[in-house]
Amino acid sequence: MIKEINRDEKSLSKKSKFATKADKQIITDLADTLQHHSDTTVGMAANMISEFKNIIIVQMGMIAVIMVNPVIKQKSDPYQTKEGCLSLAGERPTMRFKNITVEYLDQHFEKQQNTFSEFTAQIIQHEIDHCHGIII
Ligand SMILES: CSCC[C@H](NC=O)C(=O)O
Repeated sequence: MIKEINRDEKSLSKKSKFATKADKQIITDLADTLQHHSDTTVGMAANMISEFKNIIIVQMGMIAVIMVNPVIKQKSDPYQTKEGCLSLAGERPTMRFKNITVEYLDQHFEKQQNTFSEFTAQIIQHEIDHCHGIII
């Protein structure tokens, strides 16, 4: 189901909690909501639809990849950039890493570990920050 976007910075600053298989509906709702905003948005975290669980979705070309309980295991090559967010107005400066290795559960709750770079890595870092209550 398409959900309303949470634009309240105070609630977006709350840390999300460990997700379980009981949270599968959040995955569906996050995917539906990202698709609805696909003209402006390349990734979302569950707290952007007011679900405070560690679930993110990241657009990678035609595919939207779900990551449950994502953790960055390795990172390299920091750089300074600017980002916007569907939940916020305008752009803000931030520091990102060009290459990251992420451990997560996929949409079937299978454990995965993958390395990402460039823009995909940037989106993942932005969304994992949301899980930690960090908004750009
Ligand atoms: C480059 S990172 C930007 C990601 C952002 N999604 C919001 O959480 C968006 O505007 O799509």
